[in-house]
Amino acid sequence: ELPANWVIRHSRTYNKDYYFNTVTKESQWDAPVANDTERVRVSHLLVKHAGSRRPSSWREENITRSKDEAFDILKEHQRKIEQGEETLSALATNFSDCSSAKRGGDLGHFERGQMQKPFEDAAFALQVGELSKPVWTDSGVHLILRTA
Ligand SMILES: N=C(N)NCCC[C@H](NC(=O)[C@@H]1CCC/C1=C/[C@H](COP(=O)(O)O)NC=O)C(N)=O
Repeated sequence: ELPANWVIRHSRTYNKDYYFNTVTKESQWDAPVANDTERVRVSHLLVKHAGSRRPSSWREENITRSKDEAFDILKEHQRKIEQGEETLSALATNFSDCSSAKRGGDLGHFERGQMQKPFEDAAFALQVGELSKPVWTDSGVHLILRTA
């Protein structure tokens, strides 16, 4: 189906249909892409490092690990999840440096404009059930699982 506010119009000049957005008044020959999801729900596992915007968490008052160490830790979590040895939720509960660890990493639903851009772009590019590759934000390095 067409995304919101889009309608099909017929061009008599060219004798063919085109797409018209009744809000923006833009028109185009190609069908507008309907997969631009409005909001997503994700769980994530965050590993912070000394350069994180807030190098502290419920796990560790003063986080001093390097970016490389954080990346190695996250890659090991990623390996376990991808091999089915662990779930993201279980690992986030025990190891995520985000307060969402208390909820198995669940961040709830969010629209674009709420999370740091690299995180938002990665989350909106995932299919439901898909695990991201490591994603860097000012918070640290994340694994993201889209849940809805
Ligand atoms: N809307 C919801 N559920 N909460 C507000 C989220 C605000 C948002 N947060 C982030 O972008 C970081 C990266 C992705 C998740 C996230 C979680 C951060 C990571 O930890 P911190 O660097 O803050 O210590 N902890 C909470 O905010 C932001 N625009 O700063």
